[in-house]
Amino acid sequence: MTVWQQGATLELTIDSLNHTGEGVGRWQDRVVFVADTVPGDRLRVRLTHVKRQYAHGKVLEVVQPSEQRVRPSCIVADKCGGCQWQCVAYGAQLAAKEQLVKEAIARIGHLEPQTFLPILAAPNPLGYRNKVTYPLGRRHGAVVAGYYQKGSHHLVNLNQCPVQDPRLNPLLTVLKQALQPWPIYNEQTHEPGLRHLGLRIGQRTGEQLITLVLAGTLPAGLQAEAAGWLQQFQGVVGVCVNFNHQVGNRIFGDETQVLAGRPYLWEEMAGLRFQIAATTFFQVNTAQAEQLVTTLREWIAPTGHERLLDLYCGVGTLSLPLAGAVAEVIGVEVHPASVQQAIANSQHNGIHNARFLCAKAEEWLPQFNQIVDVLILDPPRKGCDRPVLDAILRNRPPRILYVSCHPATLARDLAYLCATGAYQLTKIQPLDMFPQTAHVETVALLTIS
Ligand SMILES: C[S@@+](CC[C@H](N)C(=O)[O-])C[C@H]1O[C@@H](n2cnc3c(N)ncnc32)[C@H](O)[C@@H]1O
Repeated sequence: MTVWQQGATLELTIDSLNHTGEGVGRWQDRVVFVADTVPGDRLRVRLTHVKRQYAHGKVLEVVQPSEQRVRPSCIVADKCGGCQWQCVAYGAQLAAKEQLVKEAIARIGHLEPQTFLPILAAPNPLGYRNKVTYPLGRRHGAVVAGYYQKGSHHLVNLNQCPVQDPRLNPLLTVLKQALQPWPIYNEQTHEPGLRHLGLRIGQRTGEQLITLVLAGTLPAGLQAEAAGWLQQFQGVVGVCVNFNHQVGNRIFGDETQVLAGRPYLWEEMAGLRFQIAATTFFQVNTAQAEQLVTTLREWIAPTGHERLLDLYCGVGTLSLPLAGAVAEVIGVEVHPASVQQAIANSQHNGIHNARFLCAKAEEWLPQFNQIVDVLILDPPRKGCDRPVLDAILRNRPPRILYVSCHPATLARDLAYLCATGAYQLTKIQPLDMFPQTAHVETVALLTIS
């Protein structure tokens, strides 16, 4: 007889995938979460962490593989914490993401959209990432770079990564060699040194930017080495160093310095050129960022008279492509370098009806009492702070387009905005910005009731 306790083995079938990427199966009336599994898999599982109603398990044997199980395109897929769904067929990934958004809206938001649109698939389920930031370490004297192993701080050393733009693969291997003589940060002792390697590419221009994140002072000679990389690698337009002396998981510090070339690259998206620097936010999948802008444009259907407010605007990715079709754009963003680039981007693209302000949305919006016709919200994963939502309920812009990378906080915020009856949830559009992972982007349209 199987006992519900740690170490017990049992057989079950995976029914679905959850928001952390684990497969979800049932044993009697209890739930078991198992990583690296696929809906339809029949598995023998060992229970690892056991609670009364649920447990986590580890695969001992795939008794009968699901028809949706595929061979991962990555040789370290079972170890690397970067992707969760390399073994899941792309169609099944899309179905799972759609379901995750539906469930969050229903269970957390207690809402039912008038229209729930099918997820927009990525044209590029591999090789899509235009930006990667790898922690660095040293193992047996050699520099290692990669993502952390699932659930740990152990680096899985990578020489290539199938989800990053393939043009970044040669840079990763050669730079690991080139960094060999330089001090590498020690996470345990906090000994100073290089702690992250950032690579960015303008997917439409081919321009590449290398960023080294450093704890401590700039080692003599590193600048000359960086100048050499500019000559050595075709496509590299700049090498930067970002100083982060803080202990903890935050990747970038506040100060960035150019070591060679320029501090930004150019990318093309939705008919515009965007300047993107080492630490500024830009959607990691250029093709899908474009689909996102297309969705916003279709939903807004601008007449040329709108005042559009873009809260959490970054470098203006979502609103600048719409500026030519509306009367005015106002963008608000907390990161000074992003605001500078949003301004530079509007000037470079000949846009004269957009202005960008550096402020915290939760401090700025409650002071802003002007009429807005369309509000774009694209906050970080934690969603909008309460003062932002309260200010929206006071100002009541007739249309809100909420862009989110976290269905749970999206559902929570939509529920708050709809609770008073001020707004109704008109449309939901999931979009796959991050293939091979459990992450999903969603656009929601709220209209005034
Ligand atoms: C998900 S990104 C979206 C950026 C942009 N809309 C885009 O699509 O590229 C969220 C942005 O919000 C900014 N941010 C974070 N907290 C903020 C706050 N309290 N007030 C204003 N902006 C904030 C971040 O710096 C980041 O640029």
